[in-house]
Amino acid sequence: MNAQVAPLDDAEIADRLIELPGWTVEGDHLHRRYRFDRHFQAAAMVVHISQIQEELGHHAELTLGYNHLGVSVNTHSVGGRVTHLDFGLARRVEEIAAAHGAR
Ligand SMILES: C[C@H](O)[C@H](O)[C@H]1CNC2=NC(N)=NC(=O)C2=N1
Repeated sequence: MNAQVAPLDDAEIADRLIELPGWTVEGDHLHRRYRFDRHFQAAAMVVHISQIQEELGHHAELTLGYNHLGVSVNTHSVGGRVTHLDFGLARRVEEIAAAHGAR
């Protein structure tokens, strides 16, 4: 386990979720499902998220549908638990979402 990354406890997760409307913790993943008017908007957002993920060195599972995109992330290096790294990625995804027409 990476000594600098610890799983968040339930209270820490609840605190951080307040600042991320639409995001939930489902099982051991931080998750949000975005909807779009058009498929290509969702596909373009996947590319943009990939760029952010490479920058952060942290990667979500992205599920591309016709007009929706699922973003689901936890931290593999601590055994698949939710850490501050997951919330960091979620905040970056939120920052670009509106410009992609995600809602
Ligand atoms: C070396 C590289 O940074 C690591 O393997 C990163 C890559 N992306 C990652 N993504 C996620 N979600 N969890 C990790 O522990 C992780 N580790």
